[in-house]
Amino acid sequence: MTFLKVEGFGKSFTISHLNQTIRAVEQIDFSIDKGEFIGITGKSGSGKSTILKSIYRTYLPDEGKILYDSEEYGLIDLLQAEERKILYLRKYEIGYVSQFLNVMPRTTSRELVEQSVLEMGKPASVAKEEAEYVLSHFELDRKLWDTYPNTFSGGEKLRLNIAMAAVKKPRLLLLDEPTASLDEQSKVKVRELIEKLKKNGTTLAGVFHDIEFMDGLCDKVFDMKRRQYTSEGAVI
Ligand SMILES: Nc1ncnc2c1ncn2[C@@H]1O[C@H](COP(=O)(O)OP(=O)(O)OP(=O)(O)O)[C@@H](O)[C@H]1O
Repeated sequence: MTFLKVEGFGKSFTISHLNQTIRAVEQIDFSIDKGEFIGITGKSGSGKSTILKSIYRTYLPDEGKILYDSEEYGLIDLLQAEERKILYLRKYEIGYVSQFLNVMPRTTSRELVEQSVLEMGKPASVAKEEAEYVLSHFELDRKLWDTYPNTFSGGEKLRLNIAMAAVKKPRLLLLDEPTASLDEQSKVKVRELIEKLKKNGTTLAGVFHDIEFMDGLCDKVFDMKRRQYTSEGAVI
């Protein structure tokens, strides 16, 4: 059964100071089955991030539907859903990770990960245990656990970002270039975690410039240029 279906999707951006409209993406159709991991490839500016941000509803597209089979709401069009439903889905069902860390100031990395668990209604003892597990898994240095992430390196921020999303074990995880500033060892950790999440039933959609990273990990690769799934997965 289809878990996520993108239908006739299109998005334009208005640049008000230039009085111009940019057609960022058009006529995109694809679907993802439950438990699949799909990669999205295409040249820079082809609209890969725009699609992920629209699924997460950071962007509101002007054409099409994004049908998602929610545990709580059943089949729901993410583009039409009420704000409160989107907030619920972000809390319990859909995660989004990019290379940028955007978090509450003066909050330690441990507290941030615990917060992700607490907002799902789990007790503090579970939050503590699960936070420590993911922070260790991503090898975030223990001395950074109780410090604020504003001074972290790019790779450290990213590992924290992934830990905050992964600890929720989301049903759908959107990965927007999450490995962009990571070294090889950290990429291996991300790969391990993706494999683990997948094994536990998480459905994933990701944008990666690193084709080697996608190799053998993605079930299908959607090519923005051809507007279809390809088996080769080459970046055009
Ligand atoms: N908030 C925005 N306001 C205006 N234009 C935008 C906005 N977000 C994206 N765009 C434009 O939409 C197009 C698609 O951008 P998007 O970031 O989705 O591409 P991408 O394929 O992810 O690119 P890259 O691989 O370089 O990250 C680009 O031309 C971009 O400039």
